[in-house]
Amino acid sequence: MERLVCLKVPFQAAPSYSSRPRSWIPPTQLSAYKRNSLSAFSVRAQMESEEGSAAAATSSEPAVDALKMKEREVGTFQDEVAASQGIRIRRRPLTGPPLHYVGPFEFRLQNEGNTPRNILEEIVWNKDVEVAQLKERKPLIKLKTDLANARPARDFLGALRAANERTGLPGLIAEVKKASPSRGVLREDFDPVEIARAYEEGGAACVSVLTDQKYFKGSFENLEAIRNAGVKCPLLCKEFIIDAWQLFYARTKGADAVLLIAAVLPDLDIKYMIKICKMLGLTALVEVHDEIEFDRVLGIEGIELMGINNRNLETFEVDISNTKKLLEGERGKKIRERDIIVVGESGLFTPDDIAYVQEAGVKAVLVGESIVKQSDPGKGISNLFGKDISL
Ligand SMILES: O=P(O)(O)OC[C@@H](O)[C@@H](O)c1c[nH]c2ccccc12
Repeated sequence: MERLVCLKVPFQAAPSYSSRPRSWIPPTQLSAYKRNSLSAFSVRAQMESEEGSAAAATSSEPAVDALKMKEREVGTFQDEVAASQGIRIRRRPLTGPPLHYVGPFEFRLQNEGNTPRNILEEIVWNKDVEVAQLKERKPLIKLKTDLANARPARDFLGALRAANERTGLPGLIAEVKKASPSRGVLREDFDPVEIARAYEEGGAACVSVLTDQKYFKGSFENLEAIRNAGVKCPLLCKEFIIDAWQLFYARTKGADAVLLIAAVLPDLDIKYMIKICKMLGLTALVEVHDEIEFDRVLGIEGIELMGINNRNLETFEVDISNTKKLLEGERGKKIRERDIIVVGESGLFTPDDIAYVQEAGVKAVLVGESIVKQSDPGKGISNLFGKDISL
């Protein structure tokens, strides 16, 4: 539990941050710093503990302005780090559009800054607000108490390997998915526990549960309910993770694995989150969509499970040849050398699709739409594989 201290460091270190060179703070800590010092309330709290409440009461406004300015700079810097790694998704600006200072003039670039440029960016910006609110209700210290009572995590990776060996087919991560921004509502009569049970009986190795409410009509209650209903398959918390706090939260809600999206997270955040996952017993499924993300993730030590999403989360285009393309040649060779399990994700509907991604080199698949839509999702699994894989 010693590592938990990392999460507190930015908050404690914040007052002296401004005297340090910008490059000193890793992006993860910047983001934690940024979020921890979000509200004027917490800014004031820092000042009070630093300077005493009387001094804070008299000098709060200029100091708050200065901190807001610094936060804006920090946010911009964080996006710069991300952009240098080819990440297009920007984090939500703290307070409206950033101002650009040029000499004595101050102006705002049209539509740059506070308008999300695509759906993934919109989801992530929304998540930023959501997580900040959840964190206020359940600070890490409370989560740690819940964590002590949580049942141990199950072996997600082991379940996928075992299924692959047992059936000779890719291990199935079956997704409990009510809706998506690209497909709308997939199933009206949606009982998450019943669906998860049908998946398990139908031979799924693991179950993925969407927890994002706003865009996917999912919830953490669904995750908890499935876990408490006695479903034995390890559970993936399908969430947009942008803050290490969410890893703790997911674990307390019964997750055995979490999704980390490389299109959203800079390398240092992925590394840091993988360490926390290991500490919590969570398996990290690190998702990529293109060559740049693939190569970035391959450069990270300790990767065991990588997902190749056939859906572009910025445009929603689906193309299952993406899995094949990314696993060809040197990249596929490296995956085999490092014994990384690759999951083919999205857009898989038929036994031919499964055979195609298996041929490309995946040992697991993540499937939602094609099976969740069937009146009997267990039967949906045998249709997908062309045979009963529960035996
Ligand atoms: O319903 P499909 O096309 O079978 O896709 C499932 C899964 O791959 C998809 O839900 C998914 C993959 N990565 C994601 C990241 C966020 C949200 C959703 C996803």
